[in-house]
Amino acid sequence: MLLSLCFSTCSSELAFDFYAGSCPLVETMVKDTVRAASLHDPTVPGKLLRLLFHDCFVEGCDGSVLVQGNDTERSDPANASLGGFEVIEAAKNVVETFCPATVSCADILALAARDSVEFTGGPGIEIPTGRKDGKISLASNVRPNIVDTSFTLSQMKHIFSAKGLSFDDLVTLSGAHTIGSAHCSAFSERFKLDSKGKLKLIDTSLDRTYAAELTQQCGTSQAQMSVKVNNDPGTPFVFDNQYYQMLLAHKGLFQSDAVLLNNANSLKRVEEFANDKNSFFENWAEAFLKLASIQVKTEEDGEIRRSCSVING
Ligand code: HEM
Ligand SMILES: [Ca+2]
Ligand SMILES: [Ca+2]
Repeated sequence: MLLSLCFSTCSSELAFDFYAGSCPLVETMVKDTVRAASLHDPTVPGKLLRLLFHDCFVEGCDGSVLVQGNDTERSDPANASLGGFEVIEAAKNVVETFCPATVSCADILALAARDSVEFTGGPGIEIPTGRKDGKISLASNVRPNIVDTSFTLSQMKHIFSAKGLSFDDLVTLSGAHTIGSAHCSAFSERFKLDSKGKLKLIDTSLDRTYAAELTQQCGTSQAQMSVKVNNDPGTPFVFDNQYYQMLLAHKGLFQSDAVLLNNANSLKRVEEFANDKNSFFENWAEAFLKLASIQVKTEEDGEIRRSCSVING
């Protein structure tokens, strides 16, 4: 299914044929790189999709999350579990060979996240390009702009709305957790350690059998907190609507997933998406486009980075 949508949120700086003259094969080059990397390592698509989310929420979709160094966004502990950087760098290397100093890292990341969804079974979405790479990447910008699993629904709603995303978009984009994985530490607040060092369930909204599986997978000691479990216990490598079905069965991994059941409006959406994959995909295409267009940089405040991990000197 190919969906092409552009709503009022599409920046005037972006265009569907932005590189038509300067680098007509850029989308194929990115796609081929993401495909090869994902075939080699099936955890790549989840990593790339999350990377875009963390890029766009801090300083807009400008590749700021890709910059390496002291006190950059990437160095912040909240971004410690991000991955997929090497895939973006690999795509950039290919693109630089054929179209030097032409395509931004921000565009490469947006395209790579889009391709990741399609490769795992999600909708193919046409997205506009023309993003510029940012010249600012500060660790101190991460926490105020990124949601945490401990946030309430209204805290999440607040941050999303500051990015121009609606409450519906929050429910829809949370569907990204239909793929990928998480460290046990990411949902440890739903458990506590008993006197014997064993994990005990304290969040009773979690299905008991699922909770028991999680405690088994995560092990019993704090040292095991680096173990990873699948976000969607149903179809972890398929971009589908199972995440919503799991949510309704009280098998949403994060507390931030589970709270979507606590509000009548979000619950209605969750039920709709659980029953109707096409509806989820249509809403996803629209919400993804909005996510990938947040605060796009212009010529003056952006650049085309030569290496994605370094701001041009
Ligand atoms: C709504 C609030 C959200 C919260 C609190 C949240 C939180 C998290 C956390 C804690 C992880 C696990 C990280 C780890 O331990 O490795 C995770 C994974 C992931 N998140 Fe979210 N997330 C949210 C929304 C989103 C959105 C909007 C997207 C993308 C559109 C997204 C995409 C992903 C993906 C794909 C993974 C798997 C990453 C991997 O496999 O490496 N999340 N999220
Ligand atoms: Ca950014
Ligand atoms: Ca799935």
